[in-house]
Amino acid sequence: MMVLASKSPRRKEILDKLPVDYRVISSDMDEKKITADNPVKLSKKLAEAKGLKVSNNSKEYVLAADTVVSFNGVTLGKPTNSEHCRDMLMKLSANKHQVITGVSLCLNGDVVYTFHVITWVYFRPLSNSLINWYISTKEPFDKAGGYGIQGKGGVFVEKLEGCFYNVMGLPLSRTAELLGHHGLIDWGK
Ligand SMILES: Cc1cn([C@H]2C[C@H](O)[C@@H](COP(=O)(O)OP(=O)(O)OP(=O)(O)O)O2)c(=O)[nH]c1=O
Repeated sequence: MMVLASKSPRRKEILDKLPVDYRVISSDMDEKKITADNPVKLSKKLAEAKGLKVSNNSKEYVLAADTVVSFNGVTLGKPTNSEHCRDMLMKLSANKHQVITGVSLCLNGDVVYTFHVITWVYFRPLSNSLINWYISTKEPFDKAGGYGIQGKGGVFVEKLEGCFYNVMGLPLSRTAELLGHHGLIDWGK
């Protein structure tokens, strides 16, 4: 059996699309302790740290991921309050940004493989009333960049280039490829 090291309900929902036998153990890591000089490195370092933390106490393969939003090379994490969220959404308004998810597979306290996937997301111009309404739904607060493309935040998105599931927290096809390579997926005959 494999372990998904994540408290994110979205990652579980995405992994449930694959024929993989797994259970969930949250890594509960303090993400602020980890830094990197660019968003791609940060997403991979965080994914590895989450995976290793759980893998140190497990004999099974451990899958972990981290999603960051990068706007003009600056990392946007989860908004801490309404003002922070408003600032983020105003930056993203009428602009394009990258959503980067780092994914790491660990075994016996070592990293087996880590990769990242980038999706470009293009936002429509957002009015103040739209942003206020969105903040009032409370949807943004546990999400990188302050929005959820799979939820009401989908209203912001004009188009995207790349994997939709990557924006939601786990790039489905690349993850399937990785797990298949390590014999963790059973597609049947
Ligand atoms: C941009 C965007 C992010 N997100 C979410 C995915 C991630 O769950 C979250 C980014 O935070 P993460 O730190 O990647 O993950 P997490 O804290 O939710 O879960 P864990 O560390 O236990 O695995 O933002 C969306 O759900 N939709 C979106 O459109």
